[in-house]
Amino acid sequence: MSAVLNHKAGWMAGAAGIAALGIVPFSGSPYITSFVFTVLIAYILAQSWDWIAGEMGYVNLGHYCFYGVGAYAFSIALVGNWPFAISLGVAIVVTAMLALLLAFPLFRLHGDYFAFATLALLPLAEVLAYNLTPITNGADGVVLPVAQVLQEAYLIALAVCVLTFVVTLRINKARFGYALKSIRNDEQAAETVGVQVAPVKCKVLVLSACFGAVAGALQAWQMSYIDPATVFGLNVALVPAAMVLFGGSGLRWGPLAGVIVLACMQQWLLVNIKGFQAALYGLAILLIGRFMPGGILRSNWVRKTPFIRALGREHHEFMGETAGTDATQAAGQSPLPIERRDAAGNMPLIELRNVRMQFGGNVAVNDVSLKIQAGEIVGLIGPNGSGKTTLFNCISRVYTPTAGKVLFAGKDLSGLRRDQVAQLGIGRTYQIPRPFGDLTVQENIAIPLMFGESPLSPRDAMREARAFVEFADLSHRLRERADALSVQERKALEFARALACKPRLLLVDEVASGLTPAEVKRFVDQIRHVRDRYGVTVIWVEHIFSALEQVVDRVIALEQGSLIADGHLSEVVQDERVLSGYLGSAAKPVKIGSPIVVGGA
Ligand SMILES: Nc1ncnc2c1ncn2[C@@H]1O[C@H](COP(=O)(O)OP(=O)(O)OP(=O)(O)O)[C@@H](O)[C@H]1O
Repeated sequence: MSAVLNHKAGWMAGAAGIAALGIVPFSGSPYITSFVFTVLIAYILAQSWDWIAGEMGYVNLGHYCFYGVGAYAFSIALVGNWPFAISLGVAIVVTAMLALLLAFPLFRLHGDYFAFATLALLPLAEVLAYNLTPITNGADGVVLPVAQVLQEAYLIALAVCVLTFVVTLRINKARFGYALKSIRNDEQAAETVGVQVAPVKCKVLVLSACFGAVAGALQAWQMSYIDPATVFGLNVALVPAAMVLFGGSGLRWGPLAGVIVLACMQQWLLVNIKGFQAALYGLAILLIGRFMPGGILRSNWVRKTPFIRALGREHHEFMGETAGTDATQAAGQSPLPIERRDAAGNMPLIELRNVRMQFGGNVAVNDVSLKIQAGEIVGLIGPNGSGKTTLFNCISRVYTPTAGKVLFAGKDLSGLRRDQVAQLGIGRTYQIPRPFGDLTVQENIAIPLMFGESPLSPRDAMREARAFVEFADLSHRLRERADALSVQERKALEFARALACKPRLLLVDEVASGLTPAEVKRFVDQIRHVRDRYGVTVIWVEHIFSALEQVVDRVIALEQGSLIADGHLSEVVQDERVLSGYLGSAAKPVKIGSPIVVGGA
């Protein structure tokens, strides 16, 4: 009830704020109007920048390039006597096309390399603007027909700001937003649960560029003049980033708070402190970075202050609120919504033909051939570094094998992407769990359901996720961030997330290591249950033979990348090559049945 009231009060406060801003241009003060106009433009820029940084985790230092291209395209069209709306449309289309073109080379890069490459866009665009004189008028810039458009530009900027905020809210709840968040947390894990990352990255860059272009066009319209240095200068490159980081990146209100506080501070310093205003402005940013590293909205005093504390709420806190009813409804052992798919004829579910994976001179997997029938549980053993995880990576297309073929239900996986392999029905866990740390347990499991073979809406995915959460015995942690879980809980979560891919083949990588015997037993029972009840085929990499012994139909042993044994566990552990691989040449036969851990972790 109180959440509903808060929600209503929030919308009413928002509507009142927009109405108040709407009357500013009629206040008779061009100074205030142009100041607020600058803030509105800065918000559009900062928030659209944060769709890439805060939501997807990529720092784009070239956002101003889209602002500048938008400003130029709009101005050139307007000078060519095209109407305002068409000129704005031209600016959006030209910038969107540029962003699409840039997405391909830029998104081949990650982390710092991506940031530096985007920073290079600005000097590049500046040089082009100076030298493509017949189009851009070079250093003289473009002079627009003189007109008093402050009021109109202001009202349009206000409308675009509202749209920007609405898009931000939509992104937060949409599948697209979940794709962005999964990429931010772990791009590879996102792909292996079915998220096709390339189009998502392109879309968000184009979306962000279009809003940047509108901001540039409106600013150019209002100023009646642009030149290369003002729209592409390196000195502006960090402005959106500074504003967002100042307020709180990834928070709904973070960019707006950063823009307002920094713009007001800058204006105050400009009026009151002559000479040192730039230095003091820089110092303030430095101090905020030092003492409030997540931005002012994440600071303790904001989180403790009534009325404004809601502004600093993180995404998972909003999700916690909406998950409330779901959590209380989850009771009893509901069956997992996985359709049982039994074997078709005698064809193996997974077949490897001479699969080889080489890293330079290091042959991690050496011409491995094997067949696994549907419904089998197969243990994969071998000493540390023998190539077990690499073999999993070859099957799930994390690596493209150097040679050989992987066939899944008769289909050659060569050329498929990781997300396509996940959608075909291959789920996996990682040796060191890789949950989406800043998303809730429920969201972690909902993501594969949103991007599976039959994609669900976020709402349905969240509902369906409850059965998997319950299966993992994490109902009491439903609304908590995954990075708050213990190692054992993370393993349980990742196992459930892999199951939420509704796999026909489940690749389980050392899920039992570091667990108590009771916890190991639980995993053993779960693996047996998903095979018996849902027909899921399992390959389990494990060093704990006593765990494997309870559930596997057979084991396959690797040594230095080569397959050296394939058979019943009791036979394989007596094999001399297996023993010497694990324990050295003087090894004695291993007695299974005791809780021994052979080999590594
Ligand atoms: N991306 C990579 N680049 C270079 N070498 C790699 C890469 N991935 C794996 N290797 C090498 O391949 C070999 C096999 O490693 P892998 O992780 O598959 O072994 P493992 O059997 O899973 O070991 P563990 O039991 O310790 O997990 C090792 O020598 C490892 O260093």
